[in-house]
Amino acid sequence: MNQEESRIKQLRQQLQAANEAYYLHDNPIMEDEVYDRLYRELQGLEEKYPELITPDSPTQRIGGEVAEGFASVKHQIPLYSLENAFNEEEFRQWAARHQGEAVEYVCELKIDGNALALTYEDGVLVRGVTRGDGETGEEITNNVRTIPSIPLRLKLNNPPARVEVRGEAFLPRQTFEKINQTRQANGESVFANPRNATSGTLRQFDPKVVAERKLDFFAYTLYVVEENSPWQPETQDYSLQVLEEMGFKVNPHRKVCQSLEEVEEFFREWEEKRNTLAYETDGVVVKINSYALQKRLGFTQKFPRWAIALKFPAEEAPSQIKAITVN
Ligand SMILES: NC(=O)c1c(N)nc(OC2CCCC2)nc1O[C@@H]1CCC[C@@H]1O
Repeated sequence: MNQEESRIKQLRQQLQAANEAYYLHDNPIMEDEVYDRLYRELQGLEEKYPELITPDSPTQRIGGEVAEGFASVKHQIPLYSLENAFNEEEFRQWAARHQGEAVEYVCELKIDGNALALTYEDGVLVRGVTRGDGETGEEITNNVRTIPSIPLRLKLNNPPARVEVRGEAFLPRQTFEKINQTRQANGESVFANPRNATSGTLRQFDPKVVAERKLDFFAYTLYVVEENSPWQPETQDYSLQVLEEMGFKVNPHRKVCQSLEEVEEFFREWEEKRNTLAYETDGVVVKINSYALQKRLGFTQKFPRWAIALKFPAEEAPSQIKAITVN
């Protein structure tokens, strides 16, 4: 490998480490101007040696041309939606369907964003698709590549041949407010909430616009397609750990619960604390931890039997006009 090639490799590693520290761990390790200088040096070397450009180079995030439209893609594995429980009784009824007590659960915050399906082949991101109707979504790979917390390459030395990752794309509240301020200043319509802003951004035809919005992403489902891979997870909790090892951002506020009481305690804790988070949540997702038991329980027409969303009570929408009682 000649001197330029090793310099290119070194720059990619430095820039990737800086991206991860900043976007995944919110803990910058490099001044912006240093990052920009290294980034420009890498761009210069890649212009000089285009044959050395790889799809996972940090310079390849803001890709191609403006799209004309998005192709429809059928999901290999559907993106299921969740049955909802609006109170403790409905939760207990759900739990009773699988002998509620003798089961280990994983509680995750339910991020109020847009679900995405990502496909990695030999560790490299090859496709990003919106949830759509759960069976078929829109192929938005160029837009997905601009999301800094989505790795272009898995951080594994010997990645499985094929990995499917699902998670929630979202906009932190502050980012959402800034986007609306800009739109208002430009005389454009404002987005109603972060979820709508996320959906509108993901379906932008111009990746440069998506890149400016700085979407974020929490991964929550890992499918390792080949059966006997050493990475094959057997529980949801282990999947979340592997997703972190692979270089994804995984929500830290999760808990393995040994009882329904522990689940309810987690729910009450986050019903209280949710407004301290930098992003919107609309509940807690409770999943049976064991994949063997998930497999045995299977799915109804619409939902997995092994998961449920405990919804937070809808907050008083500030815009709601209070009912005026005239006595
Ligand atoms: N929004 C979320 O944070 C979330 C989550 N933490 N975990 C899951 O698990 C999937 C897997 C089985 C059924 C749903 N789904 C989530 O969101 C779903 C995606 C589509 C509809 C819901 O928003």
